[in-house]
Amino acid sequence: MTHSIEPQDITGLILAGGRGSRMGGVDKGLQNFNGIPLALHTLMRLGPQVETVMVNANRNLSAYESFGASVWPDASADFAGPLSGFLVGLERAETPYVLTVPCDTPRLPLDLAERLAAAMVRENADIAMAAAPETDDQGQTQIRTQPVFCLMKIELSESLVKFTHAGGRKIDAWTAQHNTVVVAFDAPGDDPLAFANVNTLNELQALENAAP
Ligand SMILES: Nc1nc2c(ncn2[C@@H]2O[C@H](COP(=O)(O)OP(=O)(O)OP(=O)(O)O)[C@@H](O)[C@H]2O)c(=O)[nH]1
Ligand SMILES: [Mg+2]
Repeated sequence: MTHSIEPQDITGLILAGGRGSRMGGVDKGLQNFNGIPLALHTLMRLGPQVETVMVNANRNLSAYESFGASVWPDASADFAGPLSGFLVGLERAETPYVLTVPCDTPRLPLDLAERLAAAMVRENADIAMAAAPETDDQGQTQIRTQPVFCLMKIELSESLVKFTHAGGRKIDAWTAQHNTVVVAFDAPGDDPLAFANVNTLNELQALENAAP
């Protein structure tokens, strides 16, 4: 049976639940990028690609609510990593698919959902994960997976509960248990900074000043 996954089948989930420790412990999603909070940038880019957007945050919930999204904190207060956010999304979503993105990648692709969804259908996969070229300190460029950019079926929530309850924290270790397709965003015309994320204030300023 051929089918497709349309925007209305997908809940976008912005992951903003981290500690922001490399930025001095600030709430990273609320830091301004070109005058607009990072998470709002993310919302503006992700929103048109999906039916609805939720935010996973653990601080300043009303600030995130003011962006017009529903906001959910982690179930436990121990900052167990991004998979805690995945779980919130899989449990709260009312669509068959959830697409996670982090709050700190303001140039994320405008065709992220479309390309992940197409690959998921084509490969009959349960999870579609992005990958993108990354240049290391030696100037070597390699395609690396971007595990926080993940489209998945909500039926996986039970599996994720089991994995995290057993102490699992690594996204790749969990996705490896399922039929996962990796989608490279390295076509001609793809923004080489689409997956550039900001962990420090220096990185934030550098990306603000990067060519569009
Ligand atoms: N829900 C939730 N999300 C998290 C947690 N830790 C990290 N994240 C999210 O996962 C994504 C990637 O994390 P990082 O880039 O390391 O962000 P961070 O953890 O806030 O920053 P550092 O403290 O500097 O590592 C970000 O979107 C974070 O908001 C957590 O404990 N719970
Ligand atoms: Mg972190």
